[in-house]
Amino acid sequence: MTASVKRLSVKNLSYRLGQRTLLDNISFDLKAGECVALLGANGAGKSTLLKLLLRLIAPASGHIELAGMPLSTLKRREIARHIAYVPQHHHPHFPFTAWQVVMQGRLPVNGMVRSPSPQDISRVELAFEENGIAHLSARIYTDLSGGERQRVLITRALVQDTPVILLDEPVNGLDYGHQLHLLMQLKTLAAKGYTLLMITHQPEHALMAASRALVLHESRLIADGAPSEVVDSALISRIYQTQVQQIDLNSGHRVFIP
Ligand SMILES: Nc1ncnc2c1ncn2[C@@H]1O[C@H](COP(=O)(O)OP(=O)(O)OP(=O)(O)O)[C@@H](O)[C@H]1O
Repeated sequence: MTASVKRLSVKNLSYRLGQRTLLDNISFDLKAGECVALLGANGAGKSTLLKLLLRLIAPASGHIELAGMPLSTLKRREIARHIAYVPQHHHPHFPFTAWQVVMQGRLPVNGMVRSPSPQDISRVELAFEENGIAHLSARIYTDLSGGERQRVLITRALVQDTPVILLDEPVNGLDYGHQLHLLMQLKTLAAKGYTLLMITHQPEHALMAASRALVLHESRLIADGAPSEVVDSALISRIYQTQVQQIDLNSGHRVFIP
């Protein structure tokens, strides 16, 4: 996998709800090896954009290509072989264990087989170990804490073994240590050639983990570039309507102080 491989291509994408334009003429490409932070105030349209990329909803106009193919022509299973999704919330209707929830990530890989293959079982076992959640595997998913559930959903996305992973506020509910661990994990996955698109409300996380930042504001994509060039006090003031002081440390890190 090389960094020039285009995984997702979005051209002149617009989405409307009734009279309201939620996304207006958005264009960008996502390539192999990129970890992209998607920023924007509440209601800016970030989750809507992810839903369009997953074809859960259809655009008013514009075009999306996944691995060079028009998204609109792909079967759902083909999309699931290319894109995994970590939602903000997941509400199973049955008392599944964490193991069963993660195993659902293998469905697009093996189809509707009745029972998991030995390869599925070893893939899931490894993922539970690697993500430090082996102790949760037999627990009922809905009994878990918010942060524990989030770690299960991230593990489910990883066992899907897709080149693209979309994450809707993935650090939500995670404690400080697990937030940093996840951000470093995403960076490592990008270095291995995965394409990651993560919604975040924390500008520092874009600076820490992402190779690129996309910013939605008033229905439009107002910035697309290296986080160090895009995410600064002027952007924060513009999109969040709040003043912060920006401090650039000698180490190359940037912090914001209210
Ligand atoms: N099905 C729907 N019906 C009505 N309004 C909707 C629907 N889906 C989205 N919206 C509206 O569209 C706007 C964008 O929603 P979206 O969830 O994409 O925002 P977001 O940037 O992800 O916000 P947040 O940061 O709060 O999660 C919001 O004003 C939301 O209320």
